[in-house]
Amino acid sequence: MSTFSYTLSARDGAARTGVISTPRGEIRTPAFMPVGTAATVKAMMPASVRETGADILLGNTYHLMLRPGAERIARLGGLHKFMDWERPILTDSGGFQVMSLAGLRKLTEEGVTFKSHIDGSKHELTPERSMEIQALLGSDIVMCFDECPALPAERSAIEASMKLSMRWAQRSRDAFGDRPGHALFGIQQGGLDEELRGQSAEALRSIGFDGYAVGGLAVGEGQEAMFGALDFAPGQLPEDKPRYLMGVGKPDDIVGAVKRGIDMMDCVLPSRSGRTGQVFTRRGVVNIKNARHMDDPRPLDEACSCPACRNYSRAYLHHVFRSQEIISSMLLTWHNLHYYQDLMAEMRAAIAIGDFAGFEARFHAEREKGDL
Ligand SMILES: Nc1ccc2nc(N)nc(O)c2c1
Ligand SMILES: [Zn+2]
Repeated sequence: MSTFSYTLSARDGAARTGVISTPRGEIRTPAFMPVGTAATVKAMMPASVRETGADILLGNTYHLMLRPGAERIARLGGLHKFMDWERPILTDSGGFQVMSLAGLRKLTEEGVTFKSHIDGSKHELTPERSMEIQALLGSDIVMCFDECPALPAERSAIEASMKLSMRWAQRSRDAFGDRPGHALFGIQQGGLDEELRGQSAEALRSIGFDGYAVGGLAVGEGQEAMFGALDFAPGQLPEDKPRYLMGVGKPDDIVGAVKRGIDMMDCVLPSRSGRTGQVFTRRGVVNIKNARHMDDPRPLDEACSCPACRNYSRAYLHHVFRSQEIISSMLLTWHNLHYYQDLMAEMRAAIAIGDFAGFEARFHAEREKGDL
């Protein structure tokens, strides 16, 4: 049984590139993880997700515990078999989704009780139950059960929340046990405060994890504040382990995060936007529902090799979006995920040859050209 390990292969300033080895395959970093919340990356077959270049995808404890249920998925052979994705899966631990989705929540030292947003049934999540659910799913990278405070908040509230999350991180570590080939990632909290985030990083380091996430960001603080926190937060975390920024982001957020030392990211944006007609290209966002595309014979992005750009015109994509045809979500999601993976591949290659600055200049220059 091979183990879980991270090899850092090159640096360029704070940016890094490397490989995470897992029993289910390798993850090239910097990596973007498509979100497969309900055991599917919406509108995509798993083989298509792989074709976009994804090495790993994300699942959600919160959604899967409510429907179809973690024990049911375990009885059916685990999440990989259930959704026909045999490569690595990272699962979020549920606390964040409870706070953003569930009703009637009650937070105590023990954990969180809440009512399902699906059918109103009552549930409880604790660090121990979250670890049990993620083990039942068969997750390769398990996230600690944490509490993510809504911003803005008083420093005292952020401090109290961070300290609760650190006690939950210890309980998560204790409950995770020893599972060779499976990883447990700690989650740094502390809002935008450098001292609190430093305390959180030290608490996590003393517990010891296989990787470290920067949590508590992408919660409405805006890009400038997020980059401000990323100017110090990744560097507070152990150098020899992967650093994962949760819930990010737009293409320029991702470039800025990699520049500041982030190795992994996940976001619903490319897949969700694929369903709402927002298309990411090298020159910025194209709203395909705009009438100006109605007669446009050009592909979305001349430089893209995805099926939407190889085989279809903007006019066709405009038509099927307007007609609410299912193929619209398929093609636009595929393109967006393909574009995100191309971006990651370009950054990995640029860091490997010490040209991240050149990549970054080209990335921003392209977006200035307009003519979307
Ligand atoms: N922006 C986000 C997104 C997901 C998160 N998940 C967890 N467990 N914790 C956080 O702080 C998150 C923040
Ligand atoms: Zn494309």
